[in-house]
Amino acid sequence: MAGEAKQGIIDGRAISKQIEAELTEEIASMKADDGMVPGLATILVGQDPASQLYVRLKHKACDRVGIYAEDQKLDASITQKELLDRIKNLNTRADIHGILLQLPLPQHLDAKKAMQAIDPAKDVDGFHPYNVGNLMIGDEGFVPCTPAGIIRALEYYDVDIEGKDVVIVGHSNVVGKPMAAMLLNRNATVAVCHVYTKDLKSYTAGADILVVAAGVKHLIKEDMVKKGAVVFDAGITEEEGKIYGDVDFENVVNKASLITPVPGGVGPMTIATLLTHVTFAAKKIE
Ligand SMILES: Nc1nc2c(c(=O)[nH]1)N[C@@H](CN(C=O)c1ccc(C(=O)N[C@@H](CCC(=O)O)C(=O)O)cc1)CN2
Repeated sequence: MAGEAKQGIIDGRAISKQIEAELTEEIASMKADDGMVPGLATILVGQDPASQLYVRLKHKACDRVGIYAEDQKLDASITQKELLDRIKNLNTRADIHGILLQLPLPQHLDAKKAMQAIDPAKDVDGFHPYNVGNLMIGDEGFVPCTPAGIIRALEYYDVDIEGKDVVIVGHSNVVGKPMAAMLLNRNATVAVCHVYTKDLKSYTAGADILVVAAGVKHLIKEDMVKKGAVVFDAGITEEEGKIYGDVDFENVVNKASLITPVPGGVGPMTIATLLTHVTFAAKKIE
């Protein structure tokens, strides 16, 4: 099935279904062989509705493949020390192989310090400086799930990366920066644009592969995309119960050779990658 693009639309749900089917088998045999059940603990601080939804989606996906998932919900008023203590406790638990701190955190909490408290061997989000450093030198262990999902989709559709002109819009630690490192590791020529970029279109219009993660509804219009480009949209904006990507899909779809929709593109791939990481973390200690 690899390499078969369905009308130029990258079906993130279909690819993640296939990944889930493979993981379900793998986890069943881990269980049968030595009773190993991969375990994920998610930490959600506060009541942000989008974060609540994403954590719910992650737990449902864990249930589908046989990963034990524990939901640690913390009050928005929690102190930094309480959060760090919670993480340190999870670091010591043998039944928990992956720890995920859902972002963003309330403003009074220091996300960087919290990430540093996670045992790098349980850092299934790939945000710990140890794992980020390894990514930068080309050793991809735990890497952030969204860019890893995008690489997986590129592989699935047999898109060559080497020598391609890639433009990334957005320079977050969650998507833009790790995406740039992963593409450089595969010998693409990479430009990273962001809110201070002077002439965005002059970059995007030359991209063979365009990855957009800016969080700005329909930022990328048809005239900003090269004919035949491969376009990944990692943006999500919710307005009146409807969700929109960063790419004006309806118009850009006619120009791109491959494109992800929102919803149903990058999001499901992010979650499937997380499941892969938790399973990998459990296998490493088997
Ligand atoms: N600890 C982390 N926090 C955050 C991450 C992350 O990778 N790790 N990424 C984003 C949000 N995110 C995962 O947490 C995420 C966002 C969206 C989806 C998804 O499947 N979206 C669906 C649509 C869902 C809807 O709104 O109805 C889709 O695109 O089809 C999954 C994960 C920030 N925080």
